[in-house]
Amino acid sequence: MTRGTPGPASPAPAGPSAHAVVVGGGLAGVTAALRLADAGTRVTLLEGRPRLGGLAFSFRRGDLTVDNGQHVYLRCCTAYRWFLDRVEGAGLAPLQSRLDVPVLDVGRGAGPRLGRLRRTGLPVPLHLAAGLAAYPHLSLAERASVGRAALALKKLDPADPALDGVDFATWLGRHGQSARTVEALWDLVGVATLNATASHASLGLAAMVFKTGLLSDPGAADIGWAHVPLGDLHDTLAREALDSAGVRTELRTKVTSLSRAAGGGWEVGTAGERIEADTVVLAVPQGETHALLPEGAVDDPDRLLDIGTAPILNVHVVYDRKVLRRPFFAALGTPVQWVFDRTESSGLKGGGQYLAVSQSACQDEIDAPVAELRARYLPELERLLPAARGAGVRDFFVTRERTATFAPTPGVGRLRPGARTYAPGLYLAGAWTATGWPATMEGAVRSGITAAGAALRELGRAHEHPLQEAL
Ligand SMILES: Cc1cc2nc3c(=O)[nH]c(=O)nc-3n(C[C@H](O)[C@H](O)[C@H](O)COP(=O)(O)OP(=O)(O)OC[C@H]3O[C@@H](n4cnc5c(N)ncnc54)[C@H](O)[C@@H]3O)c2cc1C
Repeated sequence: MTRGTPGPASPAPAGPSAHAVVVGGGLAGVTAALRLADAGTRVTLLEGRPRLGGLAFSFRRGDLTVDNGQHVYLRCCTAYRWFLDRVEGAGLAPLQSRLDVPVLDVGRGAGPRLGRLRRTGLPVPLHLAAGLAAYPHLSLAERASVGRAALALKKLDPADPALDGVDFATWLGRHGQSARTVEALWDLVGVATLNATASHASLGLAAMVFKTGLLSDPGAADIGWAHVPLGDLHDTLAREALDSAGVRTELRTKVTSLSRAAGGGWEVGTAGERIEADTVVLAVPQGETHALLPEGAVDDPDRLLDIGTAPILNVHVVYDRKVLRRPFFAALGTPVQWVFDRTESSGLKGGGQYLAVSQSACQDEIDAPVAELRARYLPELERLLPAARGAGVRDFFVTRERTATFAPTPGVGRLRPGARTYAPGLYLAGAWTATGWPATMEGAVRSGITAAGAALRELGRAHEHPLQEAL
């Protein structure tokens, strides 16, 4: 039975010494902890793993520092950019000055053909017109049809619940998009941002991505990425920011229970201690949230288990020489999706080059043996990069994230809960909650800001929303 949207549940229980416990040290949890602490709350952050950063982290492999998967963000990701500023990491993850995506097509005979998705400084939607007109991977008629579909997309309201039930491919088909335009443009961008092809993506989420990224502001889709290991930002710098904000951070501390305390408030159970809290933010994935939620906290908690997940695979290749001049490119006519140069950020020494091949929505190959992936991807990289043909491969390895994101399937919108619960003082955060965004760093940070904001309101603490558009 639905009881409507949970609202502020009870009067603020706590005075100046209000204690908040945040469970989960991914981007959502770190954000919630920082926001709560910045507003004067005493905060404890509990993370089950030995590091912060959740799904966006780094690890050591010999002399290399490796990211579990290539991450990028866009200029329109105002919450993630706030996070980078807050942890003093913005300079380490710069944005392109102008959107410029090299797209190599090897599917049409004679050698790789380079196209670019670029913008100009003109106002929306003219900023993309010149780039689209010069995009060689679509015919003139296809380019014109893309322009018409983009204008139709601009009129959609991504928050309209009716859009959530429709798949993006059906909408694209209705708006004259051929299989080729879907492959060479809509899916090229959509698979990387939604982690699903158009036929498996909710129109609401697709409209959110394309409208915000391509049609809100000329610079909205300029791409940014970490020029250092992700762990430097999401673990090391995040930890420094938490420490200086006075947050008590406990790693290797898995929360096993959550219950009402006898005198009101909450009791958070770990293997070693029971922690009393006035406010709890659960910033863990949907399955873990379901396991910890007290009865009656949300409508039909089993719905959380209906939110599916989608995998991302990264294939890492260390060549004995430089084979790619650009920082990254996207590919067509090959199983390869996006390729990034990770040489400098990984600390690779000795003159070689380290490329990460990022494969989203990779349900078909997430469990493939390394030898099979090697036999598939090395020849494909040689097709795309002539310089790779004579190069030696010093290292080849694979990182697999089976539950990288929630699956953005049609209908997922009605399954995603908001930050508030019916239980006083208990809030939910995580990229999978109802942020309006697909599972991204932006969605995770937004959810943390929203959950902390709701908690602070209930605690009666003044705070300012950090995002410009909310002011
Ligand atoms: C390979 C890959 C590539 C990606 N690429 C991009 C990209 O290019 N751009 C982008 O914006 N996004 C990308 N994403 C998505 C992005 O990383 C996530 O959406 C975001 O990091 C999720 O953050 P979160 O805090 O919501 O959840 P999580 O990162 O899942 O954090 C939850 C945390 O809770 C902890 N936890 C769980 N249970 C407990 C418990 N009981 N007690 C204590 N702690 C617990 C977990 O250990 C974890 O640290 C990618 C993800 C992957 C995996």
